[in-house]
Amino acid sequence: MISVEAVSKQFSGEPVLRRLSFSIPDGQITALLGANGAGKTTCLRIITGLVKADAGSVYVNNLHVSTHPLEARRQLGVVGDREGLYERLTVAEYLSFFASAQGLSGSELTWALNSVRDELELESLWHRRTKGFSQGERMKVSLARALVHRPKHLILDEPTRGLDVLAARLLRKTLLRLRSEGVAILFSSHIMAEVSELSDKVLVMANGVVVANGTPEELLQRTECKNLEDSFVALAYGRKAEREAVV
Ligand SMILES: Nc1ncnc2c1ncn2[C@@H]1O[C@H](COP(=O)(O)OP(=O)(O)OP(=O)(O)O)[C@@H](O)[C@H]1O
Repeated sequence: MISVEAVSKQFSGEPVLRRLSFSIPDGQITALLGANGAGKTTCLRIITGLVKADAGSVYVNNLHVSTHPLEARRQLGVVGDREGLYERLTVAEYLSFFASAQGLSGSELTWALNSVRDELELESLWHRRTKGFSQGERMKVSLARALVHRPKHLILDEPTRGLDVLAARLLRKTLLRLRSEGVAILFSSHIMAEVSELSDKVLVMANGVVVANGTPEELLQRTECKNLEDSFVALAYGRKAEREAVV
C-alpha cells in the first residue's frame, strides 16, 4: 500500500500540489488523471523519492520515503517519464546491473533475468546495446528494469507512450497479472480507453488536489456522463468544458 498524506510542492513560488492525499491499495490498479501540467509527474516523482515534497509524507508499505529512502525504493518498481538507459550496455547487462543493485545474485538473479526476458518478450533485444533503441524498445527495457526485482508496488508515468499495439497489449496483460499477484499499481495516462480497461480506481487531479477518487463507474454516476472521457473533462476542467466537448 502507498499512502500520500497532505503532500505540498511548489516550483518558483507556484503551488503544484496542495496538501494532496490519497492511498493506493495492494492488488488494485489506480489511474492518475489530470490535465497537462496538473502535477501528475511531480506527484509520482515525490512517491519514488526523486523529488522532495515541501510538506507532507509518503509511505510505501509503511516506510517513510524521506526517512527510509533505500528501503522504500526497494519496494517500488518505477517506469518514469524520462528513461536514461546506459547505451553501452546490452539489455541483459543493463538489467543484470539493476537487479544486482537491488540485492539479487547467483541463481536468483539468473531466474529473475530469464523470467523478465520471457514475460516481456525481450529475446530479440536481449544481447543488443540499448544505443539507438526506438521509444517503444526503450519503454520495454524500462518496464523490465522496474519489474526485475519483483516489487510489490509499481509506479508508471504514461507507460504506453511510444508502444505499438502489440507492446501496449503486452503491457496491459502484464499489469493485470501483477494486480492478480497483489501488486499495488499506480499509473498516469491521458488515454481513456486504457484507463477504462485497466483501472479499479481513478484519481483525478486539478488545481493541486484530488478532485475525484473512485471506480470508473462511480465517476460516471457522479458526473452523469456516459463515458469516462466526458466524465474526466467535467471533473478536471468543469461542467462548461464537458458540455462544449460533447457538442
Ligand atoms: N523541476 C521543475 N521546475 C519548475 N517547474 C516544474 C518542475 N517540474 C514540474 N514543474 C511544473 O509543475 C507543473 C506540473 O508539472 P508535471 O510534470 O507534474 O505535470 P503533469 O501533470 O505530469 O503534466 P503532463 O500531463 O503534461 O505530463 C507544470 O507547470 C510544470 O511546468
